[in-house]
Amino acid sequence: MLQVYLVRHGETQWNAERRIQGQSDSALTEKGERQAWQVAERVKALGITHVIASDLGRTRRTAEIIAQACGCDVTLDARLRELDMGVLERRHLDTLSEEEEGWRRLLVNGTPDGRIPEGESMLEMSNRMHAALNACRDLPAGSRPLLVSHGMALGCLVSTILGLPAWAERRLRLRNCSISRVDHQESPWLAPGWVVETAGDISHLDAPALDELQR
Ligand SMILES: O=C(O)[C@H](O)COP(=O)(O)O
Repeated sequence: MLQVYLVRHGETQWNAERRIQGQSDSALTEKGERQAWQVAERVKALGITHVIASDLGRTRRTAEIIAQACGCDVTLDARLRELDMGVLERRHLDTLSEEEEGWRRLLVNGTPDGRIPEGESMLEMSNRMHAALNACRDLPAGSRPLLVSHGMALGCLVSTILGLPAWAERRLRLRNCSISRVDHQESPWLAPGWVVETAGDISHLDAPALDELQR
């Protein structure tokens, strides 16, 4: 059975400052680096064969730390990027106008095809995340990949595997350096295909971790 580990990158400067990143980028904080090492310690004995990461800096750095512990190279896949937040990228959460905050809520309040102007919809992001996950099925038999991606992207992927529409209200919190696992299996007791084994595990972290809402 194919098991795929899903890790959100470590805390970044802009996570800590409550600035929207989307497909823009900021460096890991010292805490974020430590979180990545704690993930590496947790997964290094799991037989990870591939570390595949969003090509943004924060995920690449997190993946490098994990891959070094697992004895793997890092493969980049732009399909694993965070949601494109359009005109609100780089903006501080506390400076948004009512209208701008309304755009952001469209992404998390169940609005089909909701998007920030010049940004991506949750369905568009979900389609590319599922394509990246399904590409793991083409890896050699016995592979055990670990994907490094982002809060909205992984939350949407796991929620859609559970059967929710990509634009469903947001009910899954994936904190920095949380570990989730999804399995592709055929069992008489579970739906065929992908199932969620773990979601948002942070028991390997030694300090509270943020999520992008930081609330
Ligand atoms: O801040 C954002 O744009 C996201 O909602 C969180 O993104 P991240 O998981 O890449 O920090």
